[in-house]
Amino acid sequence: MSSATPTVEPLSHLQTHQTAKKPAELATKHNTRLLNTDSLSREYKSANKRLLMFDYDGTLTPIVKNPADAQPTQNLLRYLAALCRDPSNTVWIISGRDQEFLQTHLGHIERLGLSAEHGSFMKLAGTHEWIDMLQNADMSWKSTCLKIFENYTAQTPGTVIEQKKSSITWHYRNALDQDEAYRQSLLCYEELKKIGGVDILVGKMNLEVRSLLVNKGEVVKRIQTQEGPADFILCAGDDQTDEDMFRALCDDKRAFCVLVGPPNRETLAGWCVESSEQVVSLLGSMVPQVTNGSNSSL
Ligand SMILES: O=P(O)(O)OC[C@H]1O[C@H](O[C@H]2O[C@H](CO)[C@@H](O)[C@H](O)[C@H]2O)[C@H](O)[C@@H](O)[C@@H]1O
Repeated sequence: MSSATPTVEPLSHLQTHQTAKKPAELATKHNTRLLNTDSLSREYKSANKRLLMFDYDGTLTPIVKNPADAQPTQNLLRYLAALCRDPSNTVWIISGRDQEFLQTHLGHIERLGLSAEHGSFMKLAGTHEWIDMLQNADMSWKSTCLKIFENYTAQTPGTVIEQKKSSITWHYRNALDQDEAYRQSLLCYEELKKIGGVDILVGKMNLEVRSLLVNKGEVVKRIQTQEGPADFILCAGDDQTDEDMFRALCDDKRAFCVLVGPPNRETLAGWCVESSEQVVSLLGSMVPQVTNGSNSSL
């Protein structure tokens, strides 16, 4: 990230939006190649300007029952900090999480760019202020959405609502009756559709509603505009919302788009790894090691 004054504009003036597609519409491949770390390593080493973008939940940390428990490991923090110290790298976390969570757990890492709530808030690499990308945007849908989620929470024991500033998530991972919770989620989805003017995301045992003005693909495009061309791009994610990032990069031959998931999952990513642990070790392998007084990476 350049140290010049950031030029990112809020989004509320936008007339057109790109809507995240449902999984069925994303299908291009059913047998995604396992990530070739040798090839990635070669490209990484030979690049002079690199852009690294990571989703958080399910990509840098495993999916766990309680969202508050999905905290970064010490290794992950160390690797991210080291990657950010390399002036050839620009590193971003692009997440559905809110600012508070990202700031608390990752905000201390120098030069790490953070995007919260699918691009509703951004903290540019090398800066300390968060930018509200949706200032002045219409948020009147939130109260209707909240009422719908409250009804489903009351009817479905064990489910909870996570309220964020510009998105709301209904979690049913810990529902007492899982089958019933799934059935309720289908009904809830149909009711949410009636709100109009919002994106409804089917996440990992959650339903999430957010403004149509934001998605992670637009975040990727903004970062690329801000940073200029990179000669190595790595983008990793595990969820439906991450497909928007892959879509934004799918014509770029320099980009390694990596799904954290099985090879038979429908995705726009060209590569896959099985687990978030593998992503973290990949980051570890990219960090320069001090060996016999000399630095080597990968
Ligand atoms: O864009 P992400 O960084 O992947 O965030 C997506 C949502 O992740 C969180 O929920 C998911 O992860 C939890 C922790 O593993 C899990 O308990 C939950 O069932 C998952 O749906 C987070 O709570 C949401 O706010 C994010 O939007």
